[in-house]
Amino acid sequence: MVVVPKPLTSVAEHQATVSGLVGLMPVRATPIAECLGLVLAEDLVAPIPLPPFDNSAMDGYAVRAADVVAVPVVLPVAQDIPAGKTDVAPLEAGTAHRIMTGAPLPAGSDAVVQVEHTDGGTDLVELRFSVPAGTNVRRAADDVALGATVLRAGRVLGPAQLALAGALGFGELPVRRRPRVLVLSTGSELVGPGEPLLPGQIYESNGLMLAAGVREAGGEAELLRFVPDDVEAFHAAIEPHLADVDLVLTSGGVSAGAYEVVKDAFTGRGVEFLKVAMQPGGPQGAGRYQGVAVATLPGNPVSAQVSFEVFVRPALLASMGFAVVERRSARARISTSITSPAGRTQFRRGAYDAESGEVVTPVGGPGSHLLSALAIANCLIEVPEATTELAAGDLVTIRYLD
Ligand SMILES: Nc1nc2c(c(=O)[nH]1)N[C@H]1C(S)=C(S)[C@@H](COP(=O)(O)OP(=O)(O)OC[C@H]3O[C@@H](n4cnc5c(N)ncnc54)[C@H](O)[C@@H]3O)O[C@H]1N2
Ligand code: MOO
Repeated sequence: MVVVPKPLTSVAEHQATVSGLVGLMPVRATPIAECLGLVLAEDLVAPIPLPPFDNSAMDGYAVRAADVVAVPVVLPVAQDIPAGKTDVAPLEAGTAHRIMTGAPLPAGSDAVVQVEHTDGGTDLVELRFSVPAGTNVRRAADDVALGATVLRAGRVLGPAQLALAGALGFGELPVRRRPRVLVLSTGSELVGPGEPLLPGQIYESNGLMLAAGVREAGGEAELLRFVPDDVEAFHAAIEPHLADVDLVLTSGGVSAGAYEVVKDAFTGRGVEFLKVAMQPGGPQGAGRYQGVAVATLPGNPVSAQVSFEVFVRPALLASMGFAVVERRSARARISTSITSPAGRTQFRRGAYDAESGEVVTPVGGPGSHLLSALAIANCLIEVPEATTELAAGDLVTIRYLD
């Protein structure tokens, strides 16, 4: 019998598959303190102007500019106006009100003399400098007009955007919620920290890495690190979580071995297993199990992390409404020659320093078990499918990992 190998799936095609499976998260009115890093789902319209009222830009004395033309001049201090005072009496001609930064300007005043330009008096004050009308006054709405669109849908909410929304009085914001991801590790060889390492065993690391990657991308991760290598036990472990998650993300157990629990548990149940034209990260799986999106990543640690970067991270970001889902990239000159398998996009780990002449240096070899090289790399070097050799000095695309 002649076995005709299935053609490899392109990186772009599998990216589209995983993103399509995860889809878009629903929009929720979310407490503003929980919105950092999320994407605004609707335009934000100002329900009040900013500042909401005319107020003082300085600690000093609210006056009529016309009363301080000839200086020095002594005026009675008729009122004290700390910030937050809500019942401010109008200013009578020929008087001053002591006023603090941010406090409402009394009706009738049109300027503030800063305290340093006075004797600081509390009953009477000597004003030593004249001020034109408008001096040290922050006018209502000079920042934001009532009804203005201050942030557009699609804007990522950072500290400044949250401050603006908070200043406008919003308690909740419409954002797409964080995707919830169940991260699973399988493998009889895996043990936890603190346990003795018997011959043939290794400490579990992929689950930690992938859960951290999910959280770094803005998602929520639930981590099951030691799911048994047994189909029934695997189903029993994930069953209670399926109603609460948007994606089941596994690593390991998908290649050609005799004990491939992930493959066995999902085959014929909505998940397709395939080979993608990339290295590392060739063996992939994707589909829906009981209605929930599933992405199965290969078990070698570097393969799992590169697969996460290329397929899962963009899908999670897209699901939250990010317009830009790719990492920053740059062109760089590679410092040494490397080879790459024909017909596969190779992602090598690199150290890139833009300040030292835009040179990228491969760290570690191509082996997908080389976790220490991954841990010190700051980028992936992307070698296109058609390229099998690069000479020192050749231009390559790098994708930042931070
Ligand atoms: N005959 C073939 N063998 C392999 C092929 C192939 O095409 N034919 N593909 C190779 C490639 S490429 C990869 S990648 C791996 C993928 O294998 P699996 O996804 O089935 O992963 P495992 O066999 O379960 O594990 C691979 C490797 O990674 C370690 N591992 C797994 N999970 C964890 C974890 N949670 N923490 C730390 N390390 C983990 C595991 O111990 C193995 O060393 O298959 C190749 N083989
Ligand atoms: O594709 Mo495997 O993911 O090279 O190590």
